[in-house]
Amino acid sequence: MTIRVGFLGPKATFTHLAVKAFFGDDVEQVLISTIPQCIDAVADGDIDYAVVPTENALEGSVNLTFDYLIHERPLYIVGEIVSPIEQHFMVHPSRVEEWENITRVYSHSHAIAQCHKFLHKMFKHATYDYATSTGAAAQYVSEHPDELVAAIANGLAAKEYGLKIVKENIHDYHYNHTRFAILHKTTTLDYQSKYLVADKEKTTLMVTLPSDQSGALHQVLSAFTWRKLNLSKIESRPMKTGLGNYFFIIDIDMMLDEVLIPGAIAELEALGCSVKLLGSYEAYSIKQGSLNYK
Ligand SMILES: O=C(O)C(=O)Cc1ccccc1
Repeated sequence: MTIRVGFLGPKATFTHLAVKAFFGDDVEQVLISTIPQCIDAVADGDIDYAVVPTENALEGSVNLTFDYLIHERPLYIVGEIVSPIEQHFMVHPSRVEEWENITRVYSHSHAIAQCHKFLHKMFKHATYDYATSTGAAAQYVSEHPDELVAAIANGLAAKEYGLKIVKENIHDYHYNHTRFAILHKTTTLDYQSKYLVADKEKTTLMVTLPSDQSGALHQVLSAFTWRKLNLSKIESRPMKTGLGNYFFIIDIDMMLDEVLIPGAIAELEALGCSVKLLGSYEAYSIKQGSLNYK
């Protein structure tokens, strides 16, 4: 039976590129227009896996993804894809001559944030509007030749929607990457990529501290430290139960084992924390320049 993989569409989003790089044409691609709808579709059994952006190297976590996953529909992270991101500035072909007079810039919030320096220098007075994805922004620009609007998106989007790239590589920093999570109802990914090789193993936990206990975070960290469990990320997110209540997302640099991570979890629970396993999985990276835009 064909595996159904849903992701943030329309065609030619960065998520679509990540899905193509990892799954090739081995799966049925299901284009979904928002991140919460991707998560719902897995939880409801309409698709087998969803691929969603989770973290941007410059801006930090994609809050919408984590918040929806944690507060609304619990799923597991069963894999991670890290992709280099190149942002281009594109307009309708009929607007090429006057691209410097654009009054409105449209894209995903992270794409706009990744190009801040360029936008500040060139389009300080433009209006910035957030689209659900870079692909959706490119599609909008192609359908509105009457407007002085530009999209920020990738090279495939320019091709797919017939736009002209008037400025290439407008992202601020050369090392611009985004992390995508593969989400599933159970803890394991039932698919072996023929296209990418895993280069890391990770376990992600969600830890809620006992309220108002001094030194609690220090104790949490020490449960990992003395076991020599290397953490690659720790991030606090609001509980949404009132100001000042937080939980932590913690990434450990190894797969769930039988001793060390269960030991750390038991120690955290003994301290009064609640701990939830968000996933234990392999991470794959897409090499710079290897994304083919065909
Ligand atoms: O909008 C897209 O193309 C996405 O897939 C989300 C995103 C946006 C900006 C950088 C990386 C991923």
